[in-house]
Amino acid sequence: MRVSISEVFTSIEGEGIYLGTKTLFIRFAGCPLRCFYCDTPYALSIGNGTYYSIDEAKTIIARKVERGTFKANFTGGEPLLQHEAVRELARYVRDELLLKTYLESSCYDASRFLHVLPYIDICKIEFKLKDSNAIDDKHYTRLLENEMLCLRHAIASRKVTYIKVVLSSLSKREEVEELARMIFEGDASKAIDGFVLQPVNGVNEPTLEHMLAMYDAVHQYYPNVRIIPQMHKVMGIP
Ligand SMILES: Nc1nc2[nH]cc(C(=O)O)c2c(=O)[nH]1
Ligand code: SF4
Ligand SMILES: [Mg+2]
Repeated sequence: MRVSISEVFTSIEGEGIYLGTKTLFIRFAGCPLRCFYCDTPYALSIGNGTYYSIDEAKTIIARKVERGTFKANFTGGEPLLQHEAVRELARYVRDELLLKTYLESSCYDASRFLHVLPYIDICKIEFKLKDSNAIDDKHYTRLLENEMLCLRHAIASRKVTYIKVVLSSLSKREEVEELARMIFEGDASKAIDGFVLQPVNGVNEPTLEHMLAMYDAVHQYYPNVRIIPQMHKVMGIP
């Protein structure tokens, strides 16, 4: 088996509920989606990464781990595109390097997600809004179904599980409200460790008023909602 990796680097976690933690980023190349705000265009094509054997990838990762690292972030691109390799490398990072594993995924395929889940400690489940342009309208419902299934699987496996939704000036309040309603029906709110609304950076940035309306749309179902930008962009670091 070979794996295409875009980059491996240590930085400060710039997103989500573990913001500020020293993190080893393992960026897998390739993504089936096309969000208009994508900030890793160099990782969209699987052919743009460097191909390694699994043993070579393990060696590179082991060499890059620095003292005091809190977790390894398996990101991309879309890591589930190479789910077999991610499973093997996550197992290695967790069981042999003794680091927490964190999956950063658009959750486009719930069966691939289930395949890697046993070796993942922390799941960031991203829900793509329609204005992301991630996928054509015809396939949007299927994407949403997979995201929702991944969320259920992560909760059922008692992982640390949180939600991210990227907001732009084009995002619709009704859509976010309906999403929150679907996520929190039943008793899910106790099992979910966070809901982060992340404003886009650079293009179609939402106004304060717009962000607050989105906050309110989630808050009625989940009072611990947070609006958090990508802090690594603010800090000017990778
Ligand atoms: N500092 C930093 N934090 C991040 N959190 C998620 C990232 C990603 O690209 O998935 C990322 C990233 O690329 N850099
Ligand atoms: S899912 Fe992530 S990597 Fe893929 S296009 Fe969207 S932002 Fe870029
Ligand atoms: Mg990213």
